[in-house]
Amino acid sequence: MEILFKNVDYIYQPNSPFQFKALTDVNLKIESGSFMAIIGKTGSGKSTLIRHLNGLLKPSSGEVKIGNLTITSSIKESQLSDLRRKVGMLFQFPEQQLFADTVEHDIEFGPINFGTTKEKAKKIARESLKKVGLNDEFLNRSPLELSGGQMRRVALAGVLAVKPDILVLDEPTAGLDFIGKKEIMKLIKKLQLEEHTTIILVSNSMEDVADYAEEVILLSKGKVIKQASPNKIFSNKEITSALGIETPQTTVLAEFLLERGVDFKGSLPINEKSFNNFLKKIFEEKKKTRIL
Ligand SMILES: Nc1ncnc2c1ncn2[C@@H]1O[C@H](COP(=O)(O)OP(=O)(O)OP(=O)(O)O)[C@@H](O)[C@H]1O
Repeated sequence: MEILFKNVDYIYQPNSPFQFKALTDVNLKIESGSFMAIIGKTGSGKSTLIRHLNGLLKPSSGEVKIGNLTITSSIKESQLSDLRRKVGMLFQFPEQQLFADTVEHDIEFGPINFGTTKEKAKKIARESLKKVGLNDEFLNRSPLELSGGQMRRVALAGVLAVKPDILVLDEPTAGLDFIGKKEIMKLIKKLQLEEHTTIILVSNSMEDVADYAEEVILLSKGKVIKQASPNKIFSNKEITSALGIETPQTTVLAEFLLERGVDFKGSLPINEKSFNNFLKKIFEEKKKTRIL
């Protein structure tokens, strides 16, 4: 399902002393099956924007189109139930929302809520758990006795159980260790590649954005500053430094080496893969000069 924002404004607490315009004239397009990252400093409007994707917030003006559904300020709640099944949301620290006595009951909650039979929900729970890399032994465990990374996976399984077309993730790796982060990100990428789920990732980890996203939306003060590939965004120093956006650590390290006289003529590496190529090239260059 394609996502379109057309001239979207969002105002919190309108006509009150606390009125605040959090989104201003947002226009964007997210292709079906793509992996989009949304970045921007704290308070730039990322959460406000993603809450429009399942109708939790409705535009104050303008419209949001998701597939065939057009969301405007006047849409009725009853028109949003189908959308809520199609758009899965994983908020920050989702493990805090695990509430059932067992992992199985937690994952089954969504499908049953959307009208699936208990028997079918049981089957879906197993499948979803498998998708997040956990085996059946976890089904009868209490979510409370799992590790942080396992809880995060169970929360993700709960979202996947309703088979969303679009998966929206708000800081899915926050608070996890290095390995845990990598595992969750790989899982999300796999969902995009194998199930063609559209992935929308809000992240403060520029490494995750550079390694996994195909396109980036850069927000500042409620406005879309740029929508482009991670390469274009992170190599645009004017934009990143003006907006206080960190560059991925691989880019910082490459810049450090270049400033110290390393000979390299290609574009700056922004992720793990391009950094490995960068290292390979500078070592090859070094070897050549030694032979001469
Ligand atoms: N309920 C509210 N009432 C008034 N203003 C709000 C409300 N919720 C958010 N805001 C304001 O809207 C702006 C955008 O907030 P939002 O949470 O979308 O930003 P964000 O980019 O997600 O920030 P963070 O990275 O800190 O999560 C902020 O200035 C915030 O203070």
